[in-house]
Amino acid sequence: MKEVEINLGSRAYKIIIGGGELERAGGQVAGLFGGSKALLVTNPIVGALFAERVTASLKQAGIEAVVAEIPDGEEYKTLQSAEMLYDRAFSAGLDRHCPVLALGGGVVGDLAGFVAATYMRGVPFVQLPTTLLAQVDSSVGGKVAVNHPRGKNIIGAFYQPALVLTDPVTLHTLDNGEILSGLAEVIKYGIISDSAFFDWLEANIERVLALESDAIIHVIERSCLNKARVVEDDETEQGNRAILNLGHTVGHAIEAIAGYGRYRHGEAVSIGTAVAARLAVELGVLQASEEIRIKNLLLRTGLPVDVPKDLATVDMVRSMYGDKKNFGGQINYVLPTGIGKAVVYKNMPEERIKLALDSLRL
Ligand SMILES: NC(=O)c1ccc[n+]([C@@H]2O[C@H](COP(=O)([O-])OP(=O)(O)OC[C@H]3O[C@@H](n4cnc5c(N)ncnc54)[C@H](O)[C@@H]3O)[C@@H](O)[C@H]2O)c1
Ligand SMILES: O=C(O)C(=O)C[C@@H](O)[C@H](O)[C@H](O)COP(=O)(O)O
Ligand SMILES: [Zn+2]
Repeated sequence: MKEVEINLGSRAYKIIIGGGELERAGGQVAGLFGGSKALLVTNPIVGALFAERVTASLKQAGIEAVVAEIPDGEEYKTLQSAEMLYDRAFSAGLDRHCPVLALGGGVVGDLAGFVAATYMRGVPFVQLPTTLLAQVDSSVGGKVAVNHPRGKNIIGAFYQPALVLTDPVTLHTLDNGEILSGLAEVIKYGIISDSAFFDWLEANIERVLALESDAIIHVIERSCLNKARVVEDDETEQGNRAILNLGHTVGHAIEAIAGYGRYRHGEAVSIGTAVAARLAVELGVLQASEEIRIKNLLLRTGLPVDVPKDLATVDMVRSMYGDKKNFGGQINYVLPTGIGKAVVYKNMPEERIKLALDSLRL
């Protein structure tokens, strides 16, 4: 079992990583909050696989689980789904001491976290992430949100969980495409802040893809440590936290204009990372050899690096103007400046983005 601490003063919490954590959820939750009821948010796929072991553990600890399933898919990370969850919580008589538990991937985690942040002005929140992406990224750091048709995560909050229980055993039922999607965020940490981890990924990516237990646990722990250090310094993204957004300016534009659910989040981020590396070389802040290393690792992992032909450059750039990193109508852009280093480049000229997008068309 591994533990990563997120040091955020009164909002500090632990990420506990180990086989069997779902079965131990009841004891952990009871120890933190007391209370007799909890809202367990999941979806039909994850619920069928894992809800029973969580509800049984809660029951043993004297907590009744009120299970609420939202339909599966990014297209359900909406205010309408949140409203359904508020209804369920209210009808079940949940008060502001009853925790919300998110059992699933990033969609369930972001949505359940948004509900936890807003139901009765905030109730305790616990993440039980079951995808690689959620275990290495979305369950950590407190960004919770729902999508708007015109932009990803446009309606949201910063709301930290009180605990993250990560069971890597859950990854064995996950589709391979979802593993790759999570690896896009993993590679991101190597690029933005951890060159030794990037080197390790280059040497061990086959072991990771084969889900070798020690390699996967290393990936989860090292990713969480990297994210924790960035979030501790800048919890609400006033500055450097934005480096966690490498690849997301283009990634979010792809997700929004293709229609939520057509591209997995990590696939879109991978394409966005390739575009960011291209732009960085064009601007002279990244060496061409480093761009090649970044692209090669993404390709060896099995991730896409080409901009889809059917998504028009003009539509993508229009969507980027709605990005949350922007200021005063100007596009701020995360660029890698080496392996293990990144900056937020202010006021990126639109023409440069268009050229980079067009040079990476399929
Ligand atoms: N809050 C953050 O900091 C943050 C960070 C990164 C991504 N995100 C968000 O996370 C979302 C993407 O999350 P995701 O990649 O986990 O996608 P997801 O939640 O849609 O899960 C992917 C698929 O895997 C299924 N699934 C989940 N666990 C499973 C398991 N153990 N076995 C079998 N199937 C399982 C789900 O039902 C779904 O079909 C996006 O909305 C993205 O914006 C948020
Ligand atoms: O935690 C962060 O900060 C991130 O940027 C992590 C991203 O991987 C994640 O996709 C996040 O939800 C994007 O945030 P947004 O502010 O661009 O919506
Ligand atoms: Zn992301």
